[in-house]
Amino acid sequence: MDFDVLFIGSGQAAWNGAIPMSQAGLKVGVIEQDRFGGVCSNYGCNAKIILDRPVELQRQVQQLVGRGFNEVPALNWADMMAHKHEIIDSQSYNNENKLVKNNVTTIHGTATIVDQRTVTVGADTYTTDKLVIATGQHSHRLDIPGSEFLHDSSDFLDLATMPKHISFLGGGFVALEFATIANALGAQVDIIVRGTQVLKGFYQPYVKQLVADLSARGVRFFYNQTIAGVTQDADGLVIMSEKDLNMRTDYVVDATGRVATVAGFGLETIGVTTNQHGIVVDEYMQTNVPGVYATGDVVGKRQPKITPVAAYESQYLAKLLTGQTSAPIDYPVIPTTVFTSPRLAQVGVSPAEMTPENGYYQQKFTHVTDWYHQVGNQTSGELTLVFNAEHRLIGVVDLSDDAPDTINALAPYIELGLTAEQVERLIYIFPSVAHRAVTRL
Ligand SMILES: Cc1cc2nc3c(=O)[nH]c(=O)nc-3n(C[C@H](O)[C@H](O)[C@H](O)COP(=O)(O)OP(=O)(O)OC[C@H]3O[C@@H](n4cnc5c(N)ncnc54)[C@H](O)[C@@H]3O)c2cc1C
Ligand SMILES: NC(=O)c1ccc[n+]([C@@H]2O[C@H](COP(=O)([O-])OP(=O)(O)OC[C@H]3O[C@@H](n4cnc5c(N)ncnc54)[C@H](O)[C@@H]3O)[C@@H](O)[C@H]2O)c1
Repeated sequence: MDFDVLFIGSGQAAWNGAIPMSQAGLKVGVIEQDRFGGVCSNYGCNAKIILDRPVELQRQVQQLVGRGFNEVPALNWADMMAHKHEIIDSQSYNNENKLVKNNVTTIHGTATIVDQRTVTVGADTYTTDKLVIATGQHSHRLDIPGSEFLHDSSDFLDLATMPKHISFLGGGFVALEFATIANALGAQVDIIVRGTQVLKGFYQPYVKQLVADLSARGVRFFYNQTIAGVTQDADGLVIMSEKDLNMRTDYVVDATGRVATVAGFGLETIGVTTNQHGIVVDEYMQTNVPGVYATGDVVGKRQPKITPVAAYESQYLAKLLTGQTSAPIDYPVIPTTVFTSPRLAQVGVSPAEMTPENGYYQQKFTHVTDWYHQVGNQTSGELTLVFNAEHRLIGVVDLSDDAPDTINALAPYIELGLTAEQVERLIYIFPSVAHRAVTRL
């Protein structure tokens, strides 16, 4: 055998496991057809957060005009994009180098599975004892007339100039985060959704506040619009819905989700079972084909398709395949955030899940009157804590500039179920987001 473990894909779902496996003495290979490090590193989280940073800061300065700042600094997209390239362009090399330094064999090209122990890349054939499918997801593309005029998240994250008018189809993470960025850069922004809600997985009363905030800044929301097609003429693009929408725009981002990359590289040949969300795995991340595993975004489970989950699954697999555990995977509570301004973040049980039967109760705090949020003159936002009948914290949702830090501070209380004695042992820096968050308990 060439390898003990061979990964197809080099993203978070691969390298987080590949490195510890190799460090434990296994012969490990990673095949990548694009840039090493996958979507998060090259086309997702990292690029997005670099472009978002000036937007986030501008918003914070805006809130302090007349309270220390005289004016709001203008954003310069060309410089922001240059900064993105400065950081991201070397990521693929760095990611591959990290694998190489840890004795992981890196292979460039598209993998094709021949059988459950054999993979080809071009003219080369590799054999392996265990195969891990970590091929992630790719952008969904609406099947409509004019789909050739649609762009995806990677295109947006590489825009040389910000269009004057930009329209997002879909109301999920990508649409709301990128709309926030484009709006701050002065574009006219539309969010066009099929249903009646955006950010469906998030606590809707807070989503409504977020939508009101974006609307007040000029973002237009169009609901109940199923897109019929997009046409192009000399003046630009026109989006038409099956109902009454007929909108002229300059740039359209199809943000209608991402689909698991499961086709065209031999999964069918070996009979791996998939569902509508991706590859079906058991509680050991193994597919129905013995010795073939899957991790990360490509997995057909309900867990959020985000980087920390991909990393967690990959690290679990490393422990399993190096004999450090024989237990099934056990997911902790998983926080999620949408990086809008303000941020919306949540973890654990949502206030929407409270019923008289389960005895859950909530405590709400408005940030508008809270001294800590007044430091930055945050003009909106709320925090809700959810407790169970035994007064244990089981859920948090926060809408504020600091929401991810609030959630990071409180998630351990939910996951570890800390006792009063343990909590008393913890001292947090004062003043800080974490300190403010835990004093709410
Ligand atoms: C715009 C955007 C923003 C995001 N922002 C965040 C965020 O802020 N926070 C967060 O937690 N998550 C975020 N995510 C999600 C995060 O990027 C993913 O959850 C994460 O990248 C999943 O890692 P993965 O390793 O499972 O898959 P990927 O990173 O998609 O890696 C899969 C790799 O497999 C390769 N591949 C596929 N098929 C083959 C083949 N046959 N042969 C060889 N190679 C192959 C692909 O080229 C790819 O590099 C974002 C995603 C997007 C699109
Ligand atoms: N902050 C983060 O953690 C972050 C940021 C960006 C992306 N991501 C990851 O990337 C994934 C993709 O993000 P996304 O925003 O593209 O997807 P999403 O699943 O969050 O949202 C997709 C949107 O498109 C709509 N939609 C789906 N099919 C449609 C159709 N046929 N016609 C019209 N509308 C349709 C959905 O109702 C939803 O509003 C996310 O699920 C998440 O896993 C995470």
